[in-house]
Amino acid sequence: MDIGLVGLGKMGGNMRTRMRNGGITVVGYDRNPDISDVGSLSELVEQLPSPKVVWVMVPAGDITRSTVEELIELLGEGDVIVDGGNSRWTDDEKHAALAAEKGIGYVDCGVSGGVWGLDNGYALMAGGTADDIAKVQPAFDALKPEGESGFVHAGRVGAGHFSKMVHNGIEYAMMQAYAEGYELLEKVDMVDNVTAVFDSWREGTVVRSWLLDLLVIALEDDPGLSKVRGYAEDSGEGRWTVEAAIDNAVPMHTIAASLFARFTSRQDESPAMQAVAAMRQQFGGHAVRAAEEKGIDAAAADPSDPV
Ligand SMILES: O=C(CO)[C@H](O)[C@H](O)COP(=O)(O)O
Repeated sequence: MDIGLVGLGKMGGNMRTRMRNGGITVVGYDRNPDISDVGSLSELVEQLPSPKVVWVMVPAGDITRSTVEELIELLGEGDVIVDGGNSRWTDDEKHAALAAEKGIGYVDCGVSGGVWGLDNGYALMAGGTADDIAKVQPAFDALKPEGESGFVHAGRVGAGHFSKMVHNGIEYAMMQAYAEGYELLEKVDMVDNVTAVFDSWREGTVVRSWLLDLLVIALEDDPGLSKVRGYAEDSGEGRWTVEAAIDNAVPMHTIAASLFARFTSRQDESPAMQAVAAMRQQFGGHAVRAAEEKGIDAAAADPSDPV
């Protein structure tokens, strides 16, 4: 099989290598000429035999949207576009409809595996028609992990990214749970070696997972995590998961809380807690901490505050 791959960054670059190792002929395009096989998107399209399959692996949002729209201009009847980024599933529905006007197929594919995917393979969640999926299947087979699992044709267009979105919501909550356990173990002078406790959980326990393995690697590299600030970005999928939960009246306590924990991580000061402290002072005469006292341990708070 021949495939065009647009975007050769951390994910796309490794995916090109893994597909080539799996016998796929890959023509890669990236705006960075040092890593690109061709000079333009149109050159990439020209080099592919029909039906042409082009996999887009660029950041979700405007860059993906403009790349897909450009490809719709360049491709024709029977060709297939695959969006492998972390796009919102509602974008897939719009892109598939636009592509269909020219008889171009559209597949959305959630990809999980990060920088480890080159060696371990990528878990793939695809959405689209059976015919379009079949045209991409050799590439899916080359990318997926060895073994039975790791690939699903999840449903119609959008189902792949919807599945990946929920996967990432779960990822947020799992990370948050490990992180809160880590903080408590570190805070209480009880265990001698927190990293060793996490490491011991990697086999036999009900909480073993790859995220746990990665936390242990991070703790072994930097015990106490002194090199990392407690600041976490988000790329959108956690928000979309919570939005979808609200739209469908699905209770989503843990994922929502883990999303909000990331927002908290970006604040130097909490306006909400300033307001709580101020109201508490107003109704009960409770002492407030002066702004200069920021960072003083909560355990040092005066327990004789008025009730
Ligand atoms: O899809 C991923 C992992 O599965 C990406 O690493 C993604 O960036 C993680 O989401 P966020 O940036 O919101 O933490």
